[in-house]
Amino acid sequence: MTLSFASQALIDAGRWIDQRGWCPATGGNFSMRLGDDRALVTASGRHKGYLTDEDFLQVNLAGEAITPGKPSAETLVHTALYRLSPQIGAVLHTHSVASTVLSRLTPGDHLPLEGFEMQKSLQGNLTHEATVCLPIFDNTQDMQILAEQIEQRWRARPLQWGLLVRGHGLYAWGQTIDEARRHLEGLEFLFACEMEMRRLGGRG
Ligand SMILES: CSCCC(=O)C(=O)COP(=O)(O)O
Ligand SMILES: [Zn+2]
Repeated sequence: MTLSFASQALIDAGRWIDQRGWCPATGGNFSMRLGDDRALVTASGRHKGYLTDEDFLQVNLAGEAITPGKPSAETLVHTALYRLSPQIGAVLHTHSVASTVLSRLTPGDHLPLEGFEMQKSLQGNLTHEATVCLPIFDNTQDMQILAEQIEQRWRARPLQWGLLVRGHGLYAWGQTIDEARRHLEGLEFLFACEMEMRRLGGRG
C-alpha cells in the first residue's frame, strides 16, 4: 500500500462521507493500514470533508506518531483494531445522527438488527433472517480504556463490520477501503431503517 494511494483513498472517503452528513464539524477520523506495523491516520481536529495530503500522519500499532503532527484523539481505537486483526485494512469513524441517537436509545451492549435485506451488505451475511448484532460500548474520553474494552470483547468473540460508541458514533472497518465504505454505508442504511421502524412503532 503506497502512501499516496492511502491518503487519496481517505481524502475521497472524507468527501463522500461529508456529502452524506456523517462527519459534521470536524467529527470522525479515518485510517488505512500501511503494513504489518504502521497505519496512516487523519490528523486531529481537521474537517473530514476537506482533507488534503497534509492532514495525515503515520502511527505505529501502539498508536504513537512516527511522522510529524498530532494524530486523531481516537487513534488508539484504530490501532487496537489493526492489532486485533491482520485482515483489517481500513477503519472509518463517523458521527451520524442515526448512529448517535440509536446507540443512546438502545440499552445493553449490542444493537440487534433483523429482517432487513441490506444486512447482506455486511461481509459474510447471506440472509435477512439472521440477526446482526452490532456491539455498543459506553462513551469515554479515555481512549486507552475504550481500546482495552474493545480488545477484551474481541478476544471473547471477534467483532465484525463495526461497533457503536454510545452517543458518539460508529467505527466501520473492512479488508480494503472499499469494503470499509460498503460496511459504513450498509450500517448507516440499517440504522436509518431501524430508527424509522421505532418511530413508526413497527415490527415484523
Ligand atoms: C468535534 S468531534 C469530537 C472528537 C471526536 O469524537 C472525533 O471523532 C474527532 O476527533 P479527531 O481528534 O480525530 O479530530
Ligand atoms: Zn469521534
